[in-house]
Parts: sequence; C-alpha cells; structure tokens
Amino acid sequence: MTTRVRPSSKRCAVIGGSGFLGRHLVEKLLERGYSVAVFDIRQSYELPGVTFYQGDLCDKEALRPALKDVPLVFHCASPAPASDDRALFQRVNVQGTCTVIQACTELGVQKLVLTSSASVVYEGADIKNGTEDIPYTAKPMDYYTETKIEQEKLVLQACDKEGGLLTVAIRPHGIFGPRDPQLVPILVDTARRGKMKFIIGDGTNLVDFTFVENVVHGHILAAEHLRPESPLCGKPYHITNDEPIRFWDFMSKVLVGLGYAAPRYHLPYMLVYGLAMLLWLLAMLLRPLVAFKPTFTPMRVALAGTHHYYSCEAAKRDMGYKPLVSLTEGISRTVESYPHLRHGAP
Ligand SMILES: NC(=O)C1=CN([C@@H]2O[C@H](COP(=O)(O)OP(=O)(O)OC[C@H]3O[C@@H](n4cnc5c(N)ncnc54)[C@H](OP(=O)(O)O)[C@@H]3O)[C@@H](O)[C@H]2O)C=CC1
Ligand SMILES: CC(C)=CCC[C@@H](C)[C@H]1CC[C@H]2C3=C(CC[C@]12C)[C@@]1(C)CCC(=O)C[C@@H]1CC3
Repeated sequence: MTTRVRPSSKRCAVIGGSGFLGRHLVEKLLERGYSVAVFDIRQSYELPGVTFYQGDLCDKEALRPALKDVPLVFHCASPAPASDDRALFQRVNVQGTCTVIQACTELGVQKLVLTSSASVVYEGADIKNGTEDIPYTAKPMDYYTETKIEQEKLVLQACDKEGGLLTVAIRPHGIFGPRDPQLVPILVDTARRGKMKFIIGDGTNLVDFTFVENVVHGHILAAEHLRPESPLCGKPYHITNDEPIRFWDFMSKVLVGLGYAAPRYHLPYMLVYGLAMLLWLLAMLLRPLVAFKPTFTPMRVALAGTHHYYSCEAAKRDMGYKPLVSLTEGISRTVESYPHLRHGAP
C-alpha cells in the first residue's frame, strides 16, 4: 500500500517567485512561517526556507517536483507587458496556465491563487470605481491584456468546490515598490531622455497605483479565506491602495522625489493618442526591415490620459482586505529604494 504524504498547510509554491511581485510574496510568506517552493524560468536570489526549481511553466514535467505535496499554489508568472510577442504571451499565459491547472489537479493541490490584472476590463475608455462585474473587454489593447483575460477565465472555470481544486484570481493595478523593474525605471528613463516635460490631457485623470506589499497582503488573504463554502471560489477580486490619485501627480511625486523636474506643459490627449497610433502602425509596417519599440504606445498613452480606478469593496467584504501601506508611505519607501536612479547618480 502506498501512503500519500499529507501536504503541510504551511507549505506553498510560488510560480514566478523570482519576479518583482513574486519575490515580495515569497518574503512575506516566509515571515508568516510558510516554507516555499519557487518555480521560475530564472533564479534571482537565495533565501533560507525557499527551495528553488528552475524551468518553464509550460513544461509539466519540470513543474511537477515544485508542486508535489504542496496544498497551495500562487501563479504570478507572465512575460513582461512591454513585450509585443503575441506567440510568447499565448504560449505562457494561456497554454502554460492550462499546464499549471493540469499539474495542480493531478497532484492534488487544494488551492490555486492567480495574479490576474484589473486591465482585463480596460479598453482605453474611462473606468471610475470599476467593480468586478464589468465584462471582460472585447477590444483588448495589447496581447498582454488579451492573454490575461484568457488566463483568468481558465483559472476561474477550473474551480471545483466538490473536493477538487479551489481557485481565485487577484486583480491588482499599477503595482509599484522597491525592486519594480517597470514603472520607476521607465519613468526615469523617459525623464533622462528629456521626454517627461508634458502632461497628456488636462492632468485630472484618476488612477490606482498599488504598493506591492498591499498586493501581497491581498494574495495571502485570498489564499487563507479560500474554502469550498466561501464566496471567493471561482471569483476575481480587485486589490488596490483604495486611494485613486491623479496619474500625473503620482508621476510628479516619484520624479521630484528622485530629483527630476515634474512635467508642466499640457498636450491634447487626442493628438498624442493619434500620434501613438501612427507610430505603432509605422513600427508594424517597418518590422521586417527595422525593429524599433516606441515609448509612446497607444496603450501607454491611454493609461496616462484616462481614468482607471477600481473598487476593492468585494475584497474588503469577503476577505477583510484593507491596504496596509498608504500611498504616501509607499511612494517614499519606493523613492528611497532607488538611489542609483536619482538625478545625477553615476
Ligand atoms: N506589475 C504590475 O503593475 C502588474 C502585474 N500584474 C501581474 O502580476 C504578475 C507578476 O508581475 P511582475 O512581478 O510585475 O512581473 P515580473 O516580470 O517581475 O515577474 C514574472 C516572473 O515570471 C517569470 N516567467 C516568465 N515566463 C515564465 C515561464 N514561461 N516559466 C516560468 N517563469 C516565467 C519571469 O521571468 P523573466 O523575467 O525572465 O521573464 C519573472 O521572474 C504577472 O502575472 C502580471 O501580469 C498585474 C497587474 C499589474
Ligand atoms: C496605473 C498603471 C496600470 C501603471 C502600469 C505601469 C506602466 C503602464 C506605466 C508606468 C510608467 C508609465 C509611463 C507612461 C505610460 C504608462 C507607464 C509605462 C508614459 C510613457 C506615458 C506618456 C508619457 O508622457 C511618458 C510616460 C512615462 C511613464
């Protein structure tokens, strides 16, 4: 007779645990007494309490050892949104997520928490205090969003309350914090190239930026409240700082905090959006001859010039979520963590 090891409830796996959010999640889980298996295509650190498994999540055989005897799996791996490689997004976010679900089911994992994105409902028009019942956009603005929608559907549909895998999706928005490879580095790079002088539109559009530790808190609460009888089963939840801020005020606070000038001059939104569309078409047409990646993509211009903030009332109600770190504190901790990106730093 074979005896199956009963997975310890303080064991979990983090797929994408080498990334920005993943590593913060791993650190908090360790603090809370979990032992963690990290599965990622690259290893970026070593920590006591973490077992590292390197591999591609599309490869079930590579995944299996990381998920064996683990009751709880967090899936926060994805190619970076800045990539415009449709085949890669399709392979990793869609096929790879099917593989993750299959592996979890075959290995008897009890809970799967997916990091989705609030952008699954965003199509370039204003969203004010959006709730989770807004339908998925039928017109995703990039391949990243297109495949995040498919990924979220797959995970939520896999939820089986009758003794099978339980699933939930967390939808963060505008994650920022120490070690973020995207937001602050893109902003500083744009400023260093002298392109952060302009505000797109009238500058009053409100947006959610969410400090990474609040996103981590939302993930852990979701995992701990996910039970067959709980309302979380098969549902998506927005996790934000619950403090929408003007996009350009946020950018200015970070820039000024790092010693750069805040943008001052206004440009009409439709003009910049039109130019970004033209540039994008040009990039497509010239792709066989020259590869260039415009900074001002239509998606980015839309994000910079429209309202997009979301309600996190459902997370408060169903899992007792409350942001732990305010926007002001989050911005100052973030700015302090980037001495090498300060104005004048070598
Ligand atoms: N950052 C944000 O503002 C937001 C992020 N999200 C979601 O949060 C999650 C985490 O994002 P973030 O931490 O910013 O991203 P990161 O790119 O920092 O982390 C993702 C990690 O997954 C790894 N990875 C990519 N492809 C594979 C693969 N095929 N197999 C195994 N590992 C892989 C990446 O490796 P490598 O770096 O080598 O590609 C990286 O280590 C993502 O799902 C993202 O969609 C949602 C909303 C907002
Ligand atoms: C709220 C949210 C979803 C943020 C996600 C992160 C990125 C999409 C942004 C981080 C830095 C932003 C940025 C721009 C667009 C959106 C970001 C890339 C601009 C390119 C918008 C146009 C400009 O004038 C320069 C901006 C630099 C920073």
